[in-house]
Amino acid sequence: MRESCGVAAAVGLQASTLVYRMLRALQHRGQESAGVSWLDGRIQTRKGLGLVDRAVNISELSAQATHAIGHVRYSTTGSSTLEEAQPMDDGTLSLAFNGTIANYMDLRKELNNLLTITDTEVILKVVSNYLRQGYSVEEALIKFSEVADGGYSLVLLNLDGEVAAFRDPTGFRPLAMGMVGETLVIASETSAIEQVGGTAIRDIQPGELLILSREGVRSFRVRREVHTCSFEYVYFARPDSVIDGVSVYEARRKLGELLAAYHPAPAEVVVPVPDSGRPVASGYSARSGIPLVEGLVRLHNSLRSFIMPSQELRNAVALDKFGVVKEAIRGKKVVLIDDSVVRGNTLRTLVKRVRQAGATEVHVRVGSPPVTFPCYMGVDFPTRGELLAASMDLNSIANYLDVDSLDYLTIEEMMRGVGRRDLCHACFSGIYPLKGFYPRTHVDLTGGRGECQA
Ligand SMILES: O=P(O)(O)OC[C@H]1O[C@H](OP(=O)(O)OP(=O)(O)O)[C@H](O)[C@@H]1O
Ligand SMILES: NC(=O)CC[C@H](N)C(=O)O
Ligand code: SF4
Ligand SMILES: [Mg+2]
Repeated sequence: MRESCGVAAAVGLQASTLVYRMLRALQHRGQESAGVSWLDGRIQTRKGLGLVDRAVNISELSAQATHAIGHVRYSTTGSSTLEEAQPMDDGTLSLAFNGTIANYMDLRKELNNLLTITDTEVILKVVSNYLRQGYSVEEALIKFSEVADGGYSLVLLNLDGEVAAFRDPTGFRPLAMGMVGETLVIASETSAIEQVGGTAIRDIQPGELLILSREGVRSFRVRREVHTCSFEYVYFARPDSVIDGVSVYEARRKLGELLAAYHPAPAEVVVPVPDSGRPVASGYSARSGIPLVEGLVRLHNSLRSFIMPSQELRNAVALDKFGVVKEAIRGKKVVLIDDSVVRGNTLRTLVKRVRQAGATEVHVRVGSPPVTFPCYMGVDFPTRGELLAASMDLNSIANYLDVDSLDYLTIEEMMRGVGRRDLCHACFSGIYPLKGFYPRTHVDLTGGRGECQA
């Protein structure tokens, strides 16, 4: 699956280099393209394909600019081209956006001269149309929130030296604010702020819009109904991030503890599937008393398989991503712990290799419920057809993965593990906290990329 993008912004000294460094710390949220925009009388944008280091040449960034925003992308709409990379800038505004606008195809019908098929360009046009009609940035963004459905955490830079940061009223995606010295910063995750030597001050609240300028910060609120993405806790976010006061690491540990308590496995060793499965496995081991062994090694230069833009690439990454420590596994009954199973690419590959390494039994326990429904709020499982659990029951999946036993957490257990009840669980339950009704129509948000059919 593909993860949610990452956004960052800074107002103050070294704004563009701080944004660049925060993007590197958010690389796990998007690995297709990256970019930085800053203000130096006009809006300048540098972006490219690939990881941050490759996409943006740090020596081209302005050392003087005091206003900057940036983005790492994994596409949920459109495709993986340079034109669709972010930030998207029209000369007066630059936008970096994490999420998906579920009704963007409808909004698109009202707009002219679009150059891409992304939801991002639709946001940019809608907001700049409101600005042209004389609305202020805050009014334009609040009006946008009234017509938009879906999940969005976004940052926006304008020519007046204002940076807006907006977390949608449902709070699907995280967004935090902090300080690095005297510079105000915004990032998708608290860990990115801390990574660059800053202090994460607080989450931007669901439905909260901040306008940052040299004069300080203004905050506006729109009516909210919170359903933060449970998948951020399960897989997406870094374990050293804290979202809405809940530590991602502690949530994953607890998911593992509940998995051990309610879904035990007759194993002699617990083997984490790196990377995101690791805290879950450590919780599982602690609760079950079964020792944890690092039987799988994740290659240092590997990418995240879920966030690759095609099935071919996802498979290739899953195949090349791991080494197997035979000495830790040989002759043992193994329980593999992963945070999630989406298409089954990772586990199908790994079960085979763990058996080849001499495991006598291979059990699998998963720190989330079966993913059975598409997401329209910023994570790329756009159609049911590609989701393993959408068409197979537990036994069929166990056969497909060739495991001795398989089990998942329930939705109730997942919410207990995270310690929040105000979570979105639509991809597990089919209950969508959206204004409109998209699921049954299986709208194709890939804009015809066509790799996955409902
Ligand atoms: O069932 P699948 O379709 O294979 O998808 C699920 C896998 O993808 C994710 O890992 P990913 O490789 O993206 O990143 P990670 O290294 O952070 O775990 C997730 O942690 C699972 O391991
Ligand atoms: N993962 C994301 O947040 C994607 C942002 C936006 N929908 C895009 O496709 O570029
Ligand atoms: S459907 Fe799943 S991935 Fe999408 S926002 Fe809800 S919990 Fe997150
Ligand atoms: Mg993984």
